[in-house]
Amino acid sequence: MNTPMEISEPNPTIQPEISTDQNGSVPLPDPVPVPEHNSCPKFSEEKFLVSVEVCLKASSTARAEDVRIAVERMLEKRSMSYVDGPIPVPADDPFLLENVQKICICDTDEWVDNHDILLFWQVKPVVHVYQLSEEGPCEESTGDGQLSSFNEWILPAKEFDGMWESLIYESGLKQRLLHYAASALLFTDKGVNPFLVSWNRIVLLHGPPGTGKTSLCKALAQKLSIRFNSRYPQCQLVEVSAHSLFSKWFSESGKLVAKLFQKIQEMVEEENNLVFVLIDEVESLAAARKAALSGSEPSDSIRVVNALLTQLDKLKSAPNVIILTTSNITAAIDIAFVDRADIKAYVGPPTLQARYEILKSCLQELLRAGILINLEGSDNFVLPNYASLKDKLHVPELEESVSINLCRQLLEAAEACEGLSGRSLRKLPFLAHAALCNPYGCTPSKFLRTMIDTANRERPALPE
Ligand SMILES: Nc1ncnc2c1ncn2[C@@H]1O[C@H](COP(=O)(O)OP(=O)(O)OP(=O)(O)O)[C@@H](O)[C@H]1O
Repeated sequence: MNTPMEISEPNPTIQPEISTDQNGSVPLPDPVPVPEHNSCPKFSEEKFLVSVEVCLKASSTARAEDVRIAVERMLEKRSMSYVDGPIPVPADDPFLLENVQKICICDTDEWVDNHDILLFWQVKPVVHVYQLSEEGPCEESTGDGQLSSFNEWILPAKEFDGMWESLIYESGLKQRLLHYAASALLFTDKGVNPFLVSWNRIVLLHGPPGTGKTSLCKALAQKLSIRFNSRYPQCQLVEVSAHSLFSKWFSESGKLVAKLFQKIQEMVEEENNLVFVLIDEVESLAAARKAALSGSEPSDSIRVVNALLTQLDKLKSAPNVIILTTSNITAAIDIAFVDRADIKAYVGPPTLQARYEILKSCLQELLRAGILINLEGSDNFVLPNYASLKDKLHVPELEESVSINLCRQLLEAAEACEGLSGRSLRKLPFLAHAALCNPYGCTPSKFLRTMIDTANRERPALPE
């Protein structure tokens, strides 16, 4: 059995097994994270490869290649700095205006410190063109009124648009996951001999409830479907609820597993198809096995768990599958399934910095939607991020602006939310709004005061 790689920050239960450099930091792979257009990363020593994602309009029928060339040309003409976020579609380019919904620069933060910016001459943009699928989930029902056993999406899906950006973690967790999955796909695609170099395509995210594990799996699948779309023009995500596989009628469960994997196998046989299988709450497999052993469940259940594990082992050998799993169990995870996972990451509750950034994004969204009224009058009012707070908060009191006062309040709110999960944090602004005496035309400052009160009041019992 391979030794799993722990790619999260150290946590009390599982020690990282990845090597560190002399400074004790985890070395990142060489700066070649993004596949080139032929899905093969190209080393560029002088320049940083920066991903530029271009989303086509739903109505567009333009060839992705033509759009890519047009965007590359547009970027070449501009002497711009590269920071994460959208850039406007040029008004003087009718072709791009007609076909492109948005252009987004991604992941520059992994190359620069928070205060630096990348200038155009330091960057080689890697343009990825994609169109969102609007089909929605295709639910597979069991036909007898029970829970469906799986959902299926065509990726990249409209539902998952913006999910990656909305998930905020410190210490580059998202980037490391993306690098590992991208490397695994590249090794497979290049036919690296697994007996000589061993790797795997099973990812396990574990941690307390509401920390965004399921969302992170879906967002990762979406990202990879965009980054690898020239190698894999079709991409699907199959979400399996481990719970629903263990139906009351265990004799049915065996059939469900067989049906599910037959379907996945068919998808995988198409070599241009990239398939993600997401299994939530894998610990329920262990629970079913344990219950069967103690005699409190029919022994059928152990057969179902074993069938599932066998099927997963079979699937593992297919080059175009990535298996994503989540578990809420943070302590000793010792189920047979987990041993199979190669990439394990602990996803914990948000730290102060992440809480600040999550609440900041909530506040910005309420300002954008006009729920809060910005007294500074600017349409593009942007609050500073956590990293630049230190400098901002040290200005003399006389020079203090409305935005600096807001930062202080936001920081206070983030401190008041210690111990809350990301899910609870994203609910807090709604609860605060409902608690306002006058919910119309509230200022951000008044809103933040209410949010701090709400956090203090609700913290012990905030629903997950
Ligand atoms: N770190 C985070 N940054 C931003 N949003 C977050 C974060 N963590 C959780 N959320 C929010 O919480 C929601 C719920 O997360 P999700 O269901 O993926 O968590 P989970 O860990 O899988 O929970 P569970 O284990 O209970 O199923 C997300 O859609 C997101 O809005």
